[in-house]
Amino acid sequence: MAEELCDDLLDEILGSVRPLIGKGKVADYIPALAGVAPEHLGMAICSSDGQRYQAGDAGMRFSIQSISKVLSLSLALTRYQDSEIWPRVGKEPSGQPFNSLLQLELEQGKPRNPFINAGALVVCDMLETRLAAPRQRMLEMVRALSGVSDIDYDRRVARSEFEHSARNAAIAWLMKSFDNFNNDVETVLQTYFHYCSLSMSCVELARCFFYLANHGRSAGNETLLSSRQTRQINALLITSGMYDGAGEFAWRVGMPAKSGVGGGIVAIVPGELSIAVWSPELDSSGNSLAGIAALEMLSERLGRSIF
Ligand SMILES: NC(=O)CC[C@H](N)C(=O)O
Repeated sequence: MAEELCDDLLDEILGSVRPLIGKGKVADYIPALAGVAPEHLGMAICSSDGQRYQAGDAGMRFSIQSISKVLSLSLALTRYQDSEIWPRVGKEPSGQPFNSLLQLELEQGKPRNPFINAGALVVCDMLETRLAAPRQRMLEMVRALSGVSDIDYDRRVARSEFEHSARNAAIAWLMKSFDNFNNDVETVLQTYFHYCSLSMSCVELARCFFYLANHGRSAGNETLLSSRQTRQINALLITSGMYDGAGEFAWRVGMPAKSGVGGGIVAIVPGELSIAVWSPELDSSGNSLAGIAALEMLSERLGRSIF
């Protein structure tokens, strides 16, 4: 029997997964992320009946990292036709680590999907072409979706990533060699790292991503995407949002979701809930270990796997 959603349920779930802290590893390949305390744990939910739920460190901001790849794709979908986007980036799961170069060489510089680094870099390249100020535009979009006007980039995190950008730069240059990258590599990398450095709390993320649970309409009732585009993003999230852990995640949780190496995960119950969870320690695929466990419990207790 499915249970009712309430703050106490979220508290209980966080209590149950807390013992997992210590079993994962905080991302340290970006030095500015390595210093984050591993014991943070928070969760927030927006529901289509207007209710809000939260528990633990739900109000504390952290680096959203690859969760931003969903926002950049959404922004691109407002500026480009499908026929311009999908010849340059695929819709298939990669089965590879998020920053792998291997497949890209074998597949002539066309990334498997927009949620691995290569795919997000192509999307950022597209935004650079068509937006006058891509960094400012993203901030405006995120602030409007979340209803919070002081959301900002963490410039220390962005700088730290830029100083350790060898692999992402290699990915961008490889795509340039295949004519799938039009703008200056350094400029696009800076935009990409800024997007990754967005600093947001679970409460802000759940509200920001409500459009994916609400047929493309934001919590403030603005239309960002069509219901068709929203359905398509959720489909891509099921197959590719959790990198090479997507199959296991669909099995355990059964929700479209996107993770970031800051330890955040956004998960969607289409038509109903947008959920954000944060615990900084990651599993071997780069997904939040306790975050997945919390979503698994939530999905089971509410009976909300989409399968
Ligand atoms: N999975 C992630 O969150 C990776 C994002 C990170 N900024 C990178 O480019 O490596």
